[in-house]
Amino acid sequence: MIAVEDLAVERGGVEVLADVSLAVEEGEFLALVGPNGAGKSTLLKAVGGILPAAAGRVTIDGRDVAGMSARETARLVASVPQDSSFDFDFTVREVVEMGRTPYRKRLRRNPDPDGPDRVAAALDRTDTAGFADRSVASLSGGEKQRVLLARALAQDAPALLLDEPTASLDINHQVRTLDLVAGLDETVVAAVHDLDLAARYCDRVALLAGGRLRAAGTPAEVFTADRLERVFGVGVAVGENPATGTASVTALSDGDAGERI
Ligand SMILES: Nc1ncnc2c1ncn2[C@@H]1O[C@H](COP(=O)(O)OP(=O)(O)OP(=O)(O)O)[C@@H](O)[C@H]1O
Repeated sequence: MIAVEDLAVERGGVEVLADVSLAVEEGEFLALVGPNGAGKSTLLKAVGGILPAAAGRVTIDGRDVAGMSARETARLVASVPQDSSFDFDFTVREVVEMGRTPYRKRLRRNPDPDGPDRVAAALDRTDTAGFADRSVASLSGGEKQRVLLARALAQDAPALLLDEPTASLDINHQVRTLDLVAGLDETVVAAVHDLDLAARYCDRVALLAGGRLRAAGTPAEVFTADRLERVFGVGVAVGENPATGTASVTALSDGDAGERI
């Protein structure tokens, strides 16, 4: 379980997140939504122990992330950042194997007996096994994103933090990835821009704007046209996707004459 209590985070000397309190239950899939610059990535980094809290605290399974070593944190939480570049020319398999680093003991003969199975399963589940021996540098943006998810899955941590996990994915891999993530036993927090996908796949959503939490609840509770218009500063129509039965959110441009539901 992830608990965020009265959290404030500063970046470049500016408070970019303030008074955020949020609890994510074990096994829950929570989406962080909100406009550009709202603080979604900042919150993910604070939960993952990458950015320190200026006030308040984050605990995972009751343990404060502030006091943990990198190795301890990596066993509790796996992060997929928004943009990753690789400085060296690793193969896909080598990158996924890096997810096992927190379990390797350097002086043991068989340092990580579960590693090969975990890596193979992660490659398989993310549809990346077919290019496991290729260099990551040669992959497309969406392929690379799936490899980073595979690395996080191989890490076998009870909590997963994903920053826009479907941003570069085609529609097939968007639903495959979210089907996979929604079916995980792990607790997942993901920054998601696509509100329709958030409504379809996530148990709850947390709406951030201006560094503050504006609403949290089920997608149906949070995604009201009034609230989304206020927060995003654009006309919004909220309807129901006829294929999935979940919320469908459309931003309206000045030229749209459509009825606001
Ligand atoms: N290193 C930094 N120094 C100063 N300000 C920063 C720094 N990094 C981020 N910020 C600011 O913090 C605020 C929150 O940024 P953050 O990246 O968390 O937003 P976000 O909700 O993830 O946005 P997006 O949807 O555009 O990815 C923004 O105003 C951003 O400009």
